[in-house]
Amino acid sequence: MVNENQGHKSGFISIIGRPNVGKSTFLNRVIGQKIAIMSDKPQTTRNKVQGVLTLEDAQLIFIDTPGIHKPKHKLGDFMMKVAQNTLKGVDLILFMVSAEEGYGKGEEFILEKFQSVKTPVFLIINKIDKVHPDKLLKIIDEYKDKHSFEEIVPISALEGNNVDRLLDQIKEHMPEGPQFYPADQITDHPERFIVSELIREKALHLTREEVPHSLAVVIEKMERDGQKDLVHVMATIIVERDSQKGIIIGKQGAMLKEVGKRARLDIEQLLGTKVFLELWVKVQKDWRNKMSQLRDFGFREDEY
Ligand SMILES: Nc1nc2c(ncn2[C@@H]2O[C@H](COP(=O)(O)OP(=O)(O)OP(=O)(O)O)[C@@H](O)[C@H]2O)c(=O)[nH]1
Repeated sequence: MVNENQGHKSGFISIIGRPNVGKSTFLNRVIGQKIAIMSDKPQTTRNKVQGVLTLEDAQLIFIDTPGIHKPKHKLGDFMMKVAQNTLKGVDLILFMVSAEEGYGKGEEFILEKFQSVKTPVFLIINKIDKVHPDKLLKIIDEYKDKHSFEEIVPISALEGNNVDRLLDQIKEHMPEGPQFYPADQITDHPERFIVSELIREKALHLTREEVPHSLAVVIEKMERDGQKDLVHVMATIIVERDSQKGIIIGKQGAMLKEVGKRARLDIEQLLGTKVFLELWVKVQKDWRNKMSQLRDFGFREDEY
């Protein structure tokens, strides 16, 4: 029998690192900003996929790993579990650190998690445009014995230095396999998920310090109105405290209006149609500690 995959490689890659080390910048550079939206698919396990890079002879599928950090509450525990399961199921882990910051507790904690999985790990030292080459050597020295890394690759995700070489190295480590996704598909986040993320992003961005990450967005409804040629989105922003509700709503609703306006513009661009966005705010005390509610909000353990 002829092996249809002969010569073609494909695999799943997880990018892990502390916040701000440049994971999104890297993904955007590799995949591009554009998000190809698929039809209204049910939200399944697939929302883990962050981006798909299709090359002539390979397909690299980047998987989202929920932030690894020390768990402080149930959501943290849950995320850790999900993250660790993700590590086991991928072909390669990219452990990204910033050349600007030294080895610290955060890195140590992540490295510990690698001990329990056999997946190969690349150490990616990002932001090399910010440091002198001498410092880079010191960083490599500091890390090289902490784990048996398959490769240590310095890059600048922002300026693109060495990114192509890294992609080649990733490709080399991929097993032979089929093209899982059509070539023009760069992400398979279902629409609803991206829409909720866009609203969450605007709300977090506009309220910054005042409303920490204790905020979830649930899409209650997303329907196309054929007659008016628009999509009606109804979403609820869930916060933990009354005070946070007040902040999100703002004086005479000004904040909520601004969140809605910004999110609507992005959603319109995403869907390529006019959008009527209806936003509600609800307080659900201590939601992060309530697993049953976590499930309602779309964090489904069995999907990972
Ligand atoms: N100078 C420089 N800055 C970079 C580089 N990569 C990322 N940055 C900057 O670092 C900041 C954080 O980058 P992100 O890509 O958002 O980092 P992240 O790891 O995705 O962060 P989280 O989403 O919080 O986990 C941004 O201001 C980027 O512009 C780089 O190679 N060089």
